[in-house]
Amino acid sequence: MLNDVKEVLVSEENLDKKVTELADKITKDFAGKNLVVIGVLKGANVFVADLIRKINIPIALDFMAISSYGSSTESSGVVKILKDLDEDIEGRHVLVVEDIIDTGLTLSYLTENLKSRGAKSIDICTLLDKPDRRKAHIDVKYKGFDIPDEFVVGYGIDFNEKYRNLPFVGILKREAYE
Ligand SMILES: O=P(O)(O)OC[C@H]1O[C@H](OP(=O)(O)OP(=O)(O)O)[C@H](O)[C@@H]1O
Ligand code: HPA
Ligand SMILES: [Mg+2]
Repeated sequence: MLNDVKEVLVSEENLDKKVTELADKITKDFAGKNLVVIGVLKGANVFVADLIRKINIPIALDFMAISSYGSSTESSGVVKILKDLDEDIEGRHVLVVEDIIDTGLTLSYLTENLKSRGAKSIDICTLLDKPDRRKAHIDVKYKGFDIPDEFVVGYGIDFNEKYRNLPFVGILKREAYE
C-alpha cells in the first residue's frame, strides 16, 4: 500500500496540529449555539472523528453518505445520496465536514439540498481544497490545506475504496490508478 504513494503531502503530525486549530475556531464560533456536525461519508469519516473529539462544546453528530466518484479519479458529476440524515436540522446551525473539495460538485449539491430543510446557518469545514479543479463556487469557512492538482489518498480518502486507512495524506503514483 505504501509503495503506491509518490509523496507524503500532509504528515500525521501536521494533520493533528491543523485539526486542533480548526476545532478551536469551531469551539469559539459556535459556543452557545445548537450545532449539528454533519460528516460526509465515507471520505470525511476519519477527519470528523478526530475533529469532534477536539471540539469543546456540546454538538450533535450526524452523517450523510454521498458518492460521485465511484471507481474513477474523475467526478461523474452525478451526486447520489446513499444515506440521508437522521436529525431534523430545521432552525439549527449546521457544519458540514468534508475531507476534500475538488470540483465542488458534491458540496454544491449537498448545500442546496440542506438549505431547503430550513437550517439556521450552513457552514463548511474541509480538510483539503484543490482550488485548481473547481467547477462550482463553494464558500469555505474552515479550511485545513490548499493542495495541488494531484490525486490524493489516505486519512479517509480513497481510490476505488483503497488507502482510506493510511494515517497521512499522500499523492498516489500514476501507476496505481492508470
Ligand atoms: O468536489 P468534488 O469533485 O465533488 O469531490 C469531493 C468529493 O469526492 C469524494 O467523495 P466520493 O464521491 O469519492 O465518495 P467517498 O467519500 O465515499 O469516497 C470526497 O470524499 C468528496 O466528498
Ligand atoms: O484527490 C482525490 N482523491 C480521492 N478522492 C477524491 N475525490 C475528489 N478528489 C479526490
Ligand atoms: Mg472517494
